[in-house]
Amino acid sequence: MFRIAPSLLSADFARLGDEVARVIASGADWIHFDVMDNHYVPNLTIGPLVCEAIRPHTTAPIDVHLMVKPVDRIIPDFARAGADIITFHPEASEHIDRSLGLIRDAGCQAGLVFNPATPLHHMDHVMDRLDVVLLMSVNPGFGGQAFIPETLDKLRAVRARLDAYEARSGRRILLEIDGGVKIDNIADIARAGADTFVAGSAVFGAGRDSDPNRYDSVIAALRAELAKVAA
Ligand SMILES: O=C(CO)[C@H](O)[C@H](O)COP(=O)(O)O
Repeated sequence: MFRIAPSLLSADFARLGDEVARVIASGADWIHFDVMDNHYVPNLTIGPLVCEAIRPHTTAPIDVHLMVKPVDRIIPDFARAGADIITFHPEASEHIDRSLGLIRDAGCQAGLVFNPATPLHHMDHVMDRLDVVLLMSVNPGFGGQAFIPETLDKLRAVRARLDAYEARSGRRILLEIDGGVKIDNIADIARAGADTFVAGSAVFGAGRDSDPNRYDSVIAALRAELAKVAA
């Protein structure tokens, strides 16, 4: 099963509640919520207050991607604000195991995020605490960047680790990809092992150009490409 998670980074911030409702009504599965602190990454976006404000506009999972340092003190705020999934970057946490535990203790699913050049060994001793691995296919900080092709090899490497873990434990960890996902590359990304696809500019940019109220056609096009892989 594939999931499509539009990134709010490319949505219209002046009407976020409507954007959330419309993109889910148009067939998306999750809302991807990018949190940037102008410290860990060179951009500044949205926090728990905005998460809380959009929560009543959808029952779909809100997938909070923390690009902040430090991470621990903001985790309970996002859990209270209605986040379902919270992921963070290992470089931004002093104690990865503790941060994962904080997320799970708050009742959310937990995940680690790997930048294009971040080594994968950070997941080695915490697999039992992971619900999702998020692999960045751009350097974090901005929407609309081009997919880094080398990420496909890294994706295959993560897929192999997660499959081996599932064979050992019977637990499935989701593999999410984020950055430069478009209609013309999503099938190749799925073939390399991703099951969950963050798409910001592809969904909100193209959707807004064709129809300000609906995102059906772009989400249908992404699903049609994924159907070729599933078949
Ligand atoms: O985390 C992110 C950037 O740090 C964004 O989620 C990501 O870049 C999605 O945007 P796009 O699909 O336009 O590349």
